[in-house]
Amino acid sequence: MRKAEKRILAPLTTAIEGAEAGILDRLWEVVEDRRRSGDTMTSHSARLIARGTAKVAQKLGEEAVECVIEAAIGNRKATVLESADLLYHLVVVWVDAGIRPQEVWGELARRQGISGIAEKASRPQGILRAAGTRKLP
Ligand SMILES: N=c1c2ncn([C@@H]3O[C@H](COP(=O)(O)OP(=O)(O)OP(=O)(O)O)[C@@H](O)[C@H]3O)c2ncn1[C@@H]1O[C@H](COP(=O)(O)O)[C@@H](O)[C@H]1O
Repeated sequence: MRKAEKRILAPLTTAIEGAEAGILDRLWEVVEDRRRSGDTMTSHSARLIARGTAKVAQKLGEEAVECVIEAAIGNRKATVLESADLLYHLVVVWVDAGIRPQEVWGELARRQGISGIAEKASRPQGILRAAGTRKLP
C-alpha cells in the first residue's frame, strides 16, 4: 500500500479497531433516547423523526440509492461511508416504527443455514401468478 493510500485509509482503520456489530444496538439506544427527548434543537435524529414516518422512510431510500451508486461504480471508500449513512437511517426507521434490533437479529438468526435458493423455491407460487408479476429471474 502506498503512503498516500495509507493516509487516506487511516481514519477508517482507526474506526475499525474496537468496532463490531453491537454498535447497531448501541446506536439504536441513542436514537431511541433522542426520540424520547424530542430535542429537535440539538438532535438530528429527533428532528428527522419529528418530520414524520414518510420523511424517515424517504431518507432511508435516498441513502440506499447513494450507496447503490457508489457500489455500482466501484468506489470502495465511498461505499463504506454511504453504508454507515444507510445503517444509521435504517436504525432511525426502526426507532420510528417501534422495532427493536433484536427482532431483526432474530429473523436473521432464523434464516441462518437456510439457502436463499431453497427458501425461494419453497414459497407459494400462486400469489405471484395471481398478481401477474413479471419479475426478472
Ligand atoms: N450516525 C449518525 C449519522 N449519520 C448521518 N447523520 C446525519 O444525517 C444527516 C444527513 O444529511 P442530509 O442532508 O442527507 O439530510 P437532512 O439534513 O435530513 O436534509 P434534507 O434531506 O431534509 O434536505 C446529516 O446531518 C448527518 O450528520 C447522522 N446523525 C447521527 N448519527 C448517529 O446518531 C447519534 C445521535 O445523533 P443526534 O440525533 O444528532 O444527537 C450520533 O451520535 C451518531 O452516532
